[in-house]
Amino acid sequence: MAETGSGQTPEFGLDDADLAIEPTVFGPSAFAGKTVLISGGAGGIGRATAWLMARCGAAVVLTGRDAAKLDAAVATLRAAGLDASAKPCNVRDPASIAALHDWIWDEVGGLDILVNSAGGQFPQAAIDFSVKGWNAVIDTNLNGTWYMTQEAGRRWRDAGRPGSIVSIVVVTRQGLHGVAHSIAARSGVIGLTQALAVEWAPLNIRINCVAPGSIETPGWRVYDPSVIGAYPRSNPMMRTATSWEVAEACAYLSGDGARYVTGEVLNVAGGGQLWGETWTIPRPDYFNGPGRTLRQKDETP
Ligand SMILES: CCC/C=C/C(=O)SCCNC(=O)CCNC(=O)[C@H](O)C(C)(C)COP(=O)([O-])OP(=O)([O-])OC[C@H]1O[C@@H](n2cnc3c(N)ncnc32)[C@H](O)[C@@H]1OP(=O)([O-])[O-]
Ligand SMILES: NC(=O)C1=CN([C@@H]2O[C@H](COP(=O)(O)OP(=O)(O)OC[C@H]3O[C@@H](n4cnc5c(N)ncnc54)[C@H](OP(=O)(O)O)[C@@H]3O)[C@@H](O)[C@H]2O)C=CC1
Repeated sequence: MAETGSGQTPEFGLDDADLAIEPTVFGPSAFAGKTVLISGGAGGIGRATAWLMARCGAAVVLTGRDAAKLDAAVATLRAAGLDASAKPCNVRDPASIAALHDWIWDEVGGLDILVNSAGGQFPQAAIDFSVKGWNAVIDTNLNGTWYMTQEAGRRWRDAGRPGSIVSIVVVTRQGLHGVAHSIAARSGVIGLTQALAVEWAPLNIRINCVAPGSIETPGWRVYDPSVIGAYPRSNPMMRTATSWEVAEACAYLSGDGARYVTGEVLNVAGGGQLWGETWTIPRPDYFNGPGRTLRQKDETP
């Protein structure tokens, strides 16, 4: 594996050298003339989405909190001849989002697509969540996604331009355990997306979600190796996936191929939304037991 734009080989997932050559179903001008803003753009899924859309002709704008990480990612994209730029922003901070959009509309020439990939959580049994920890996850994933979405929507409305938004969430209804704060936040994003799909249809703004399953990215650093080892068995395809496989879903939903699609959640989870389980904390012994028949129901498990 080659060096990444950050100058390091990631512990998990594809690096920039991989992303430069991964094959794609999209043509080289599928996003020509489009400007795409990607939050979390120097992270795993965001970075793959940036490479894919830039390779398909887009001008990509990356954002995130870490300026050095963003600059390094942009340098690698530009070295491959692609149109990339970056400006740091904290999605929890509406003022920094407004400044980012001022810059995009004044200096870059406007926006066509927003991909909300900034996000994350820490694994912990919900009963132990601190107020600060809960608020950090809700603020990043629910409030941050909303602030970014609202700012993009207002700018498109004011400019009389159409827009398209894809928000990365998680599979909320089956089998992802130990991140209840994130399930709550992402369920909020899904509800928001469905509400906005209707409210913003008159503005010619489409909005959808992508729900990834087990995707190998640097974000996995917060999980213990003992739980990561089980991730290939978290879905009926019995494998983990790459950030590129999520990027292609983002490209489909945000692009013209999905022009009649809004308010949807596309699971990119190998069927994990139907079968399998993903523990981000050690699986409690309770679930390793044999269970009880009706005859045994009064016995302790
Ligand atoms: C396949 C599996 C599914 C994968 C899904 C993915 O999404 S993978 C990829 C996704 N990528 C990621 O998930 C990226 C990695 N995740 C993160 O960066 C953070 O979880 C974040 C999203 C909350 C950022 O919040 P932040 O910038 O504010 O960071 P901060 O460090 O300052 O924490 C604030 C507070 O949260 C609390 N707290 C934090 N950690 C723990 C813990 N381990 N234990 C307990 N509590 C914890 C604590 O209260 C802390 O404050 P304190 O007590 O220290 O004063
Ligand atoms: N990988 C997986 O298996 C799965 C991932 N997901 C979700 O996909 C999304 C992308 O995750 P992934 O690429 O794997 O993880 P990464 O941790 O690699 O990327 C997340 C990026 O979000 C940015 N970010 C975090 N907080 C903020 C903030 N407050 N403001 C701006 N940027 C922020 C970080 O950049 P910086 O530190 O520079 O701010 C980071 O680069 C996340 O929402 C994640 O939860 C969902 C299901 C599975």
